[in-house]
Amino acid sequence: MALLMDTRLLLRKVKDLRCLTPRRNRVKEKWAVTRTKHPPTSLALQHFDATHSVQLGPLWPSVRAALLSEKKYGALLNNFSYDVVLADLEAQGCRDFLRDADTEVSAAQPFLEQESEVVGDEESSGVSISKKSGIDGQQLSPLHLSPHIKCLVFPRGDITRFKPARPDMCGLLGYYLMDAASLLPCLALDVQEGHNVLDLCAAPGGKTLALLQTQSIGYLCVNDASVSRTLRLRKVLNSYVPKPLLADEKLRITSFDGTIWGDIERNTFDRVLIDVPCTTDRHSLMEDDNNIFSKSRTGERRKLPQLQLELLMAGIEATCPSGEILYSTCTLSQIQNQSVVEQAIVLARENHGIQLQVVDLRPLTHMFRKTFHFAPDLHLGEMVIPHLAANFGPIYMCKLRRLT
Ligand SMILES: C[S@@+](CC[C@H](N)C(=O)[O-])C[C@H]1O[C@@H](n2cnc3c(N)ncnc32)[C@H](O)[C@@H]1O
Repeated sequence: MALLMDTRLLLRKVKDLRCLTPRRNRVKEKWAVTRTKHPPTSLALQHFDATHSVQLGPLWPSVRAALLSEKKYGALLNNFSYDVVLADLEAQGCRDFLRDADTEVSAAQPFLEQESEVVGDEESSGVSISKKSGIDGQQLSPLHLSPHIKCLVFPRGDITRFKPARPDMCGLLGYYLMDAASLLPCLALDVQEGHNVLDLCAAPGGKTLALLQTQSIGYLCVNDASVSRTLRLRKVLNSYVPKPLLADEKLRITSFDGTIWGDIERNTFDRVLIDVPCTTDRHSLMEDDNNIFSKSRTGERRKLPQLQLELLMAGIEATCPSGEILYSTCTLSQIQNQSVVEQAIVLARENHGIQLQVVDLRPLTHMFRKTFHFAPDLHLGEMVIPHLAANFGPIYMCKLRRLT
């Protein structure tokens, strides 16, 4: 009985309290209404339905279904860890998709015989950009994959989740979970022994870690404009890489605005990775927090293609002649992908006298066609599109070589 009285008293107190704070509650209710009406995730879906459906045509409904479903991860093995996790993961049914790659040269051969393609408006810009390097009389060299990079995935259609990695006796984690398609830009960058490499937009560090796994980099510059995200990147590196490999003579971590990199260091790097900020399509459809489609970030979203172009231009300037640049995003948007690269090629020539050649990535897509779904007939670059049986991506990538 006493308990009943106590409960009644408590309820009355709560009621009184509500009366004392009507304004706050009204605000909360109003908020709740706005939130359910236009959450950023539904604004993103509306936007993608309008734009991606035009770009992808009949492919869009299946890509859309995959984007709205749980994404698939890959486990990037950490060569620096003492724990031997490969056998354990294989016993769970995973396989290293790099070792499973189709390396038959004969199947890739037809790509060498393609006709030249022109990208961009020749009339207005006087620019002729051939998409495929083989077309310019250049032989397509076979891809050399670093034997040190291993990334395990569950088979097609298997949506088993990985367990979180555990620290070894030195505190280093055995694997890093990432979208397996994110590894492709790192493989396409084709880092060779002793190369000087710049990762211009690096946080939280998945691709940096993959680049370090190759164990061939001479010197690595890692940059991200966001100080808080750079801190996350440092944490990732400390959790996976032994301290001596993070020493100043091997690695530099900075938090500069990448758009000004061309003013800081020109004609310097053998390889530059420019993994730009974008509409992060999958995240934008799944998470209302920190969503680029929220009303307060409309201006930032509209400026993305300009920022991407400036970052790519800075990366091109930072690359040495004959060096290579890899531009990547995790959006399906043509405006943030092919259009940015097209404009950069024109600007590099007209404003800086830099001639660029687009490198053919079809040997790479051919190699990994059993693991990923690639967009067909892209006029510039290659793109992994999400698929319910292989729910990786989206990842767009385009590789450029500096001729001058
Ligand atoms: C797609 S994320 C990079 C992901 C990273 N490469 C990885 O694999 O983990 C894009 C990054 O660009 C950074 N960024 C945004 N504007 C930048 C700028 N002006 N200069 C350099 N980095 C920038 C963001 O902070 C964000 O971390």
